[in-house]
Amino acid sequence: MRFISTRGQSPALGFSDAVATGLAPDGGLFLPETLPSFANDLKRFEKLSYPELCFEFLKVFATDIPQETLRAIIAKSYTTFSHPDIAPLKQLSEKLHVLELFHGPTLAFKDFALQLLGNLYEYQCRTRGETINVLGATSGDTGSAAIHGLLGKPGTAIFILYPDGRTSPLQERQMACTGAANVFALAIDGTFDDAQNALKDVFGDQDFRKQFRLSAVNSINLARVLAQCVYYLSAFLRLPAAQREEAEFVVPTGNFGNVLAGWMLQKMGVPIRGFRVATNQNDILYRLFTTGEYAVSDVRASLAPSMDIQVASNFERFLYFNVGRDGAKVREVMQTFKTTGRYTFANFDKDSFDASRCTDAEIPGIIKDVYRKYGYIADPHTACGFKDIKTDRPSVILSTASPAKFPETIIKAIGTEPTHPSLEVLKAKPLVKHKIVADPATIKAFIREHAVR
Ligand SMILES: Cc1ncc(COP(=O)(O)O)c(C=O)c1O
Ligand SMILES: N[C@@H](CCOP(=O)(O)O)C(=O)O
Repeated sequence: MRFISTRGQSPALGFSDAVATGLAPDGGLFLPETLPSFANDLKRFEKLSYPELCFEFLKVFATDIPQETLRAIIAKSYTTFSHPDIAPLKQLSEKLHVLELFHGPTLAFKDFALQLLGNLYEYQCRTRGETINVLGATSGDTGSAAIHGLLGKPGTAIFILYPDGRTSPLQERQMACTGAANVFALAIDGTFDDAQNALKDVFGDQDFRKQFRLSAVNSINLARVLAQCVYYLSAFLRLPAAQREEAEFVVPTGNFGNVLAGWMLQKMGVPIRGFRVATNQNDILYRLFTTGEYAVSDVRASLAPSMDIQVASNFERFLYFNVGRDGAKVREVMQTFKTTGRYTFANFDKDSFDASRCTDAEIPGIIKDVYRKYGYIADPHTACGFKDIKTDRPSVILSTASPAKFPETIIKAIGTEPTHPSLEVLKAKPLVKHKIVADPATIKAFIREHAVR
């Protein structure tokens, strides 16, 4: 299968090249040239284990990787998960389900794609005899998951930009206490949006990119989105048959990568009823889906820090489908948005989407309520999904992180400290971070000095 850019000005690439490239050279995001349909495969998929399901799904896209190699890469990627179901679906009441996505090594949903991406990079380094330098931006979870996907992988170095003081302390420790020589935690003054902007500028320098074989671990990388489709498919197949086509998937949302994966799966013939985009107080996507206006405002630090994002990268992929797959129109909208900070949409696929927003004032109360009603501890991001939950129709709330990553908020809400052994170990380790200005020239200079060659 070939992959094309949303901006229509880069040549189509095969899977491995699109993954290695990350952001398309024209600044767009890669998407499959055509979306396959899985509508007739669902019965066959029902009995598969998570890794087998992932293989059956990804083999349709990763056609340039020998199938047995792909199968082995996938199997290896999910051995690091601590739950036998990998993505367990827990039923809290007759119609309310939670899809737990935090049983990977860094206790957040990012592990699903980033364990796999780390192993894909390793495979590429080995087969192409090349090194790879990875650059990412994080509001907390992508950074740690990407680092743990690449930890100890020869031929790789990883540079992660994050907003200093705006992640949870344990998220920072997951990035900055690895002791690994190929890991660089780069703390910037500013927000996640500042980090993501600087990152896109660095990727915009084609010569630099080529020279250092720079690749992306954020959900601008198409492998991230495709790997994330699989847990929607798994949850859909595990729902009681009578609820499957009725259930709404409720997705705590920031950069729009998670919910986009579910929506793309729906476009590939899996009859998911719809999605709720659940934002925190950084509510640009809530405003978009309720008013049609996409208008940026300031990023405000919140109790759900990984969702402290305004400009959502993956919105561009959604846009592409909504403007008739017209790269010129995507360029026009993105340019208008870049220069004015807003764009008003006349029409787009609002039918599949509902939206909710949850303020900091509400999060502790929701955690307390959910605990009282269901005995379930939701992390602050997942708590945003529990806002406005409808009990008259089936819902699947995506639980995107372990509460143990955010003990301060959980203690405040229910008086209990959630812990996890992997996080306890980190508390005694030395923290190594590099303070850096979030401007492209400084970041490039840092990479030049520390890159693997
Ligand atoms: C715990 C958690 N929940 C939700 C999100 C939002 O996901 P997305 O950015 O894919 O919308 C993130 C970060 O992306 C996260 O780390
Ligand atoms: N919430 C994310 C922000 C980056 O999103 P990504 O899905 O594009 O990597 C984080 O935790 O870093």
